[in-house]
Formats: sequence, structure tokens, C-alpha cells
Amino acid sequence: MKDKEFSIIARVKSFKHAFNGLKLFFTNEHNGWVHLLAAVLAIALSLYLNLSTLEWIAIISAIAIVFAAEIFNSAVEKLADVVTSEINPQIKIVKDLAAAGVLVTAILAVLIGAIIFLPKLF
Ligand SMILES: Nc1ncnc2c1ncn2[C@@H]1O[C@H](COP(=O)(O)OP(=O)(O)OP(=O)(O)O)[C@@H](O)[C@H]1O
Repeated sequence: MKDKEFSIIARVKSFKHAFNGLKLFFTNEHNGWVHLLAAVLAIALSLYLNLSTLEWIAIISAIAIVFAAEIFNSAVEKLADVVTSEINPQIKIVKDLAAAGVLVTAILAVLIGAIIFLPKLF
């Protein structure tokens, strides 16, 4: 691959593509809406419970990790659908693995939420 010169314009374009990806995720992906709702509720509860700085860092990190995993999962699903629209056992494995990645981050988020919120609520 030929070395490319550093260009501010190219970097700005990369950001534009990434923000377009975010727009696509939040407009087209139903799971994106579910995660957005969960994130808004978690942030509202965090504001209400007046969290410490470290607790905020944990909550925000959990939210971001789940979103990132879901976005990668959506990308894998889209790519898999381009590869074939037929039922294919290998595509099933690929999609199930990507979904498992989201599940792991969702479990992490629930555990972090439980550790932080439950003692303050009960
Ligand atoms: N082409 C395929 N061949 C075999 N199995 C498939 C195929 N497409 C989807 N699946 C199975 O259906 C599941 C759901 O895949 P789909 O692409 O419909 O994602 P989805 O319904 O958007 O899921 P998610 O809730 O993760 O967004 C996959 O995890 C996989 O087990």
C-alpha cells in the first residue's frame, strides 16, 4: 500500500463517515433505539442519585461499550447479508458470535448498574 500524506481534510472526512455511521445506526437499527432508551434512563437515574465521579465514569463507560458492541454487531450483520441472503450455517456462526459480543457487554452494563444503583435505591 502506498504511503499517503497526512491530510486534515482526509481526517475530517473520516469523522464525517463515522458520524454518518452513527446516524445510520440510530435511524435504522431497532436495537439502537432500545439501547438509547436504556442509556437515557441510566443517565436520568444517575443524575437523580447524584453519583460520584468514579460512578459516573463506570456508567458512561458501560453505555459506550454496549453501543460500540451493538454498532460492530450491526456492521457484521450487514456484511454477512451482503455475502449471502441464503440460509448458511457459517453465516449463522458469524452472526451468533457478533450477537454474543453484545450480550457480554449488556451483562457487564447490568452488573455495573446493579452495583451502583441498588445500594442507593434500597
Ligand atoms: N443467512 C443466515 N444463515 C443462517 N442463519 C442466519 C442467517 N441470517 C440470520 N441468521 C440467524 O438469525 C439470527 C438473527 O439474525 P438477523 O440478521 O435477523 O439479526 P437481527 O434479527 O437483526 O438480530 P439482532 O437482534 O442481533 O439485531 C442470527 O444470529 C443467526 O442465528
